Amino acid sequence: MADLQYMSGFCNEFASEDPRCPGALPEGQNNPQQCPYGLYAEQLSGTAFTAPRTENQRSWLYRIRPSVVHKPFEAEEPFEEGDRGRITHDWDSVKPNPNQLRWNPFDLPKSDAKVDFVQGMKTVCGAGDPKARNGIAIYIYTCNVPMGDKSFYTSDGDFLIVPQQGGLLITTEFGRMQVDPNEICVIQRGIRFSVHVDGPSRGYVMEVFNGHYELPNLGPIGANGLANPRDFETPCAWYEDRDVSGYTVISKYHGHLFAAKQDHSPFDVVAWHGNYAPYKYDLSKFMVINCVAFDHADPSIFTVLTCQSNRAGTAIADFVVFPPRWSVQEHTFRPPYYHRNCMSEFMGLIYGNYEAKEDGFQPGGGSLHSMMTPHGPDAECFEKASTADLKPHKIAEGTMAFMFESSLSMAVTGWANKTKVDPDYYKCWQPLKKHFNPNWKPALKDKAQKK
Ligand SMILES: O=C(O)Cc1cc(O)ccc1O
Ligand SMILES: [Fe+2]
Repeated sequence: MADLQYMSGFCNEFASEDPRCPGALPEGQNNPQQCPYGLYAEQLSGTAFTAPRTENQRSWLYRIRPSVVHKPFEAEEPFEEGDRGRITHDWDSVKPNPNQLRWNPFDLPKSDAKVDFVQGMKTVCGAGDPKARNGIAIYIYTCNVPMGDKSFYTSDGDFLIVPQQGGLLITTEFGRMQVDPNEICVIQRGIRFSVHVDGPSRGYVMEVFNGHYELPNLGPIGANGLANPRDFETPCAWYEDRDVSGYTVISKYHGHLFAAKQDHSPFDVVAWHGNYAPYKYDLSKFMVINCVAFDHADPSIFTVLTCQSNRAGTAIADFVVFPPRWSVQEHTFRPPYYHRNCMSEFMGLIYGNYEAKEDGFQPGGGSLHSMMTPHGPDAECFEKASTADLKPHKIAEGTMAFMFESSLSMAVTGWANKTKVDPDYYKCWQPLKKHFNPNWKPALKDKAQKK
C-alpha cells in the first residue's frame, strides 16, 4: 500500500508540494514568467471567476505539461454490444415508473471479464440536464480491474463516490487517496482520476450538475457536530513523470463518453494550491445527533453533505447516512414513519441491514421511492416496533445505510428498470393490517405517559 498523505479540513485554502520538489509552488504570485522546476501553471476553476468570495473555488496546478497536450476527443465505443446508453442522461426514452423500486445487489463482473471503474459504471436514475447545469445522476459501478493507463473526468458535475465492496485507490491530479467501504469521496467537475481496485468492487455514485457539495448548516445544533470539517481529508500533491504511448483520457461530456489519447500520464502535478480539490471522509467519524425524548426526528439530522438549490433549505442533493446510534425515545414508534415526500429518495446499503426493512434490502442493492410515492416500514417492522419494549437500544450496529435525497423528480433508466429489480417489493407492505377500533379509549398508561 502506498504511503498516502492527506491534509485535514473542508474546502480549505490548501497548499501542497510533492516532497521530491521543495519550492515547486511559486512564491507570492500564481504566474511567474518561469515557474520553479520548469513547470507549467494551470488554473482549474470550480466556480465563475466572479462568484462571491465565500463560494469562490479554484486551484492552481503546477505541472510537467499543461492538460491541453492531448489528441482530439473521439466518441467512445460502447464497452459491449448493446451496452450503449449504460451512462446516460436521457430520461425520456423510457416510460416513467412511479412504483416503489428495490434492486437486489447489482452483479459484480464475472471472474473471466475484465471491467474497470469507468466501464462498469451505469446510470440508475436521475433528472435534469448537464447542458443547463441543473440536475443529478445516480450510478452504480461494479468493476474488478484497475483502470491502468486511463483516466476519467466528468465535465458535467461533481462526483460523490460511495464504495460498498472493495477499496478504491484513486490517483487524482491533486494526489492519491485510498477510499474504503464506509468512507466516501468527492471528486469535482474536471478533475482527472484513475481508479485502482484489487478485486471485485461495487459502489454508488451521485453526480450533481450544478453547485458543489457543502456541509449543511447546523442551526441550533451549534458550532460542532454531524460531519466535522477537520475530518475531511484532501490528498497531498503527488506526481509521476511517465511517458506512455497511448495514454487515454476519458471525458464525460453532456452525458456521453469521449476518449482522447496523449503520450504521458496526466498525474504530473508537482504542486498545487487552492480550495478546489478532491476529498474523502470516513463515515464512522460522523457525530450523530438523535432524538432523546419522544418522536422520530426527520432524517435530515443525519446529513453529511448537501448540494443546495436556489430555494432556501431545498437540496438538489443531500447525502444522508443512518449510522449506529442509540434509540431511546419514549412512547414513540421508533422506526421511520410512513411517508410521502416532495423529494425523491434513493437508498443504498454499505453493510448490515436497514431498520425499516430488515429483509430484502441488501448491501450493494438499492431502492427508490420517487416523488410522492408512499413508503415506510414493512409489515414485520411495524408489528414489532408497535409493541417493542422501549428500553434504550443500540440500533444499526454493524450497519450503514445511506440516502441520496433530491428535490428533483428522478427518472429510472432502461437498464435499471430491467436489472435486478425485485418484483415482490410491494408485497412487504401488503400484510399491514387494519388496526382501527372505533371504540378505542385511551388506556390509563397512555394518559400517564403524556403527562
Ligand atoms: O426509509 C426512508 O424512507 C428514509 C427515511 C428515514 C427516516 O428516518 C425518516 C424518513 C425517511 O424518509
Ligand atoms: Fe422516506
